[in-house]
Amino acid sequence: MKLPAPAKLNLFLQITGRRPDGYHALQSMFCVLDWGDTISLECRDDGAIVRVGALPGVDPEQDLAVRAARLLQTESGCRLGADIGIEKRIPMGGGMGGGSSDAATVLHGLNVLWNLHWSSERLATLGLQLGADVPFFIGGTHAWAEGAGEVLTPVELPQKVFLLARPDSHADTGQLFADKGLTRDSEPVKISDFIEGRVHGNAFEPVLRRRDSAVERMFALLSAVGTPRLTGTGSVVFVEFSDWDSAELALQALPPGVNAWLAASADRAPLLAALTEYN
Ligand SMILES: C[C@@](CO)(OP(=O)(O)O)[C@H](O)COP(=O)(O)OP(=O)(O)OC[C@H]1O[C@@H](n2ccc(N)nc2=O)[C@H](O)[C@@H]1O
Ligand SMILES: Nc1ncnc2c1ncn2[C@@H]1O[C@H](COP(=O)(O)OP(=O)(O)O)[C@@H](O)[C@H]1O
Repeated sequence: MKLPAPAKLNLFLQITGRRPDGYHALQSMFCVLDWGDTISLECRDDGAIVRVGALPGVDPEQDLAVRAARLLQTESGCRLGADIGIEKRIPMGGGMGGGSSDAATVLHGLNVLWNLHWSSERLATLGLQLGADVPFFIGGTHAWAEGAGEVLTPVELPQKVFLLARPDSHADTGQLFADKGLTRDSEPVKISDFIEGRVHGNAFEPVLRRRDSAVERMFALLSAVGTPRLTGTGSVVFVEFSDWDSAELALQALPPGVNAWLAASADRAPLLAALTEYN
């Protein structure tokens, strides 16, 4: 079985408070991209969960894809195992949700391969144990997120093309949430405030630009072609375009050596569409 694990962008992100468990309450517009990792899954009769192939920097025991498979196996009592392959494209620690998306794709895929018939809601509840973004990737569509990111309202968004650029840095999500300069008391807004263009921005942007000179330099560089924004807790920076041609022109205008590429928003949920082939 070969399935997409799409990347995401946060088109808007603000923090409205802190919950008793220390997690932050946020509001964010999550956009699914038509681009990301590819996961291959093969059923094993011996019950072992094996990551096939190397993923530099991620020990198999720490890999969210492997942990997702183990969690589902334990919670479902399934005796089958799986070989898991990951074709990695999503930059790690970029705020594009790669690890969470890999985990969500494994949960959906093994649900089919192991004949478990779990609902998406049940997979999302399980996935939340692995990371705040996993329920969004289980849902598979663009969504407005609240709570710690797991209270989701699916939304339709106009098709866009994004120029994405990766500064030479790795943002630590936990450290950024702990930064004293982070604005944590924004007034809650409605989905319509975002859709109608009344709110924009990302609470982590000023924090990361101050902490990380490579991110600050990338903002300066991309300002020449549009309005750069940060996704998640960074460090990937993106500029939005309404069509592929203008995005391509902007990409060509960047100086050589910048780690930049293009990706479009998904017009339908890539993972859910691929799963229909196997159901
Ligand atoms: C803020 C977002 C927006 O997409 O950033 P990115 O990770 O994508 O950059 C995510 O929701 C992040 O989700 P994820 O990266 O899965 O975070 P987790 O592993 O669940 O949490 C890492 C750490 O961040 C802090 N954390 C995370 C989410 C949240 N709503 N409040 C928090 O305070 C906690 O200290 C937690 O221990
Ligand atoms: N399958 C995986 N893919 C990517 N990162 C993973 C994976 N499993 C565990 N990780 C760990 O999660 C960290 C965050 O990676 P990722 O999810 O790509 O970024 P972000 O949370 O910034 O969107 C990585 O630095 C890595 O140590």
